[in-house]
Amino acid sequence: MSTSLSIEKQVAIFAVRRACLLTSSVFNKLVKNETLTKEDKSPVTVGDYAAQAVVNTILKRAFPHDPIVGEEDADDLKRDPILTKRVVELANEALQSDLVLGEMPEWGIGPGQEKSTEDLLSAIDQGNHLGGHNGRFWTLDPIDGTKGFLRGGQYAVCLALIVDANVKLGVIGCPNLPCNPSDPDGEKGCIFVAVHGQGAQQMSLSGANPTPVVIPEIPSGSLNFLESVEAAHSDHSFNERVSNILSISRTPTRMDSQAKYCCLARGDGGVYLRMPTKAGYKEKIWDHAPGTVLIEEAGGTVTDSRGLPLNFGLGKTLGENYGVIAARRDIHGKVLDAVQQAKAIEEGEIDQAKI
Ligand SMILES: Nc1ncnc2c1ncn2[C@@H]1O[C@H](COP(=O)(O)O)[C@@H](O)[C@H]1OP(=O)(O)O
Ligand SMILES: [Mg+2]
Ligand SMILES: [Mg+2]
Ligand SMILES: [Mg+2]
Repeated sequence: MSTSLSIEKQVAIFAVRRACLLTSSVFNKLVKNETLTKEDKSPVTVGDYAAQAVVNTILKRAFPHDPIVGEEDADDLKRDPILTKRVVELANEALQSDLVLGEMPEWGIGPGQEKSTEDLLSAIDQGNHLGGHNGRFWTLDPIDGTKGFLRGGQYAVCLALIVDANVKLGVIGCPNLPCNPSDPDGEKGCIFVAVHGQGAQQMSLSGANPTPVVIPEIPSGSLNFLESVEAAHSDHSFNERVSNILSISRTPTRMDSQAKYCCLARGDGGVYLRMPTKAGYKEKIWDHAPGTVLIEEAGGTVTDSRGLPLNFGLGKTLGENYGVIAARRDIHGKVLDAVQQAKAIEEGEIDQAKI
């Protein structure tokens, strides 16, 4: 591993880019029976499986010794020969498209690199690492925000490299996100990249125009919350209470996926707040690792509601769920205080009338 992670960064960008092109093209062709429902009732589409097959194929060729913690496995898919055939078609199409400058055929990509069904199912299952505190591994969410993807909204292809529980590199591809927030109808599709200690960048899906990303100062009157569309994923009424404590009057921006972290990183919204809606759900490392390094490198802080950093060394999950708060470094403390005050009110420790 080079200390600058320049090779890892390039490979991760190319892998995420190919997966983004795949998911954008599959969306337009997706038909209803190309989606399965997982045991936890969440949806998974041929796009999720094919994107995981593509990214894992590239990672395993470029870094054969690196384990991968991926969201999906191929168990349900293997029981459905029609969906399997579709995933193989989609993954091969994405892997075999022409090489762009910097891509290497040794990564298993480019014309003529057709993979068998067995190769691709096994590539999906190579995301079976369990994570943990020691060593180096990748974590992948091939489509983060599958519900957003299905409704034509925001979703993201998310990849991170974790070394000894620290997130060293994060790449988030957002095929539906406008490149320029002040031109929402303009070009869509951008990739956000952050390397620990080296800053953050945004570039177009083609890799063009890489520009540094730094969270701008936002006057407190103009702050707003970035929150999930799904009311089951984060507690909207809690966010409203925190907004009131902070005298935030702007309505929250609701958006699926880690695109929220990307918007926060470029100042397109001021606070990411995700508090659990019910006991029992544990946040997954692939849902927060790329977003965390992006925010930290763009000048922000990410903690749970106790003010502690997220722990990426516990396995596939972040452990007991204390929520997630992300904001620019200088306002994070203020938001954390407001969250703790709102929690205390909720728990009945403070009489609301006294504050
Ligand atoms: N009860 C829940 N609480 C928090 N996050 C959840 C919950 N159920 C699913 N998720 C995850 O939230 C992520 C999307 O978040 P957002 O609401 O910010 O778009 C998905 O990765 C989804 O996981 P999954 O992929 O397993 O469905
Ligand atoms: Mg996800
Ligand atoms: Mg997913
Ligand atoms: Mg999912």
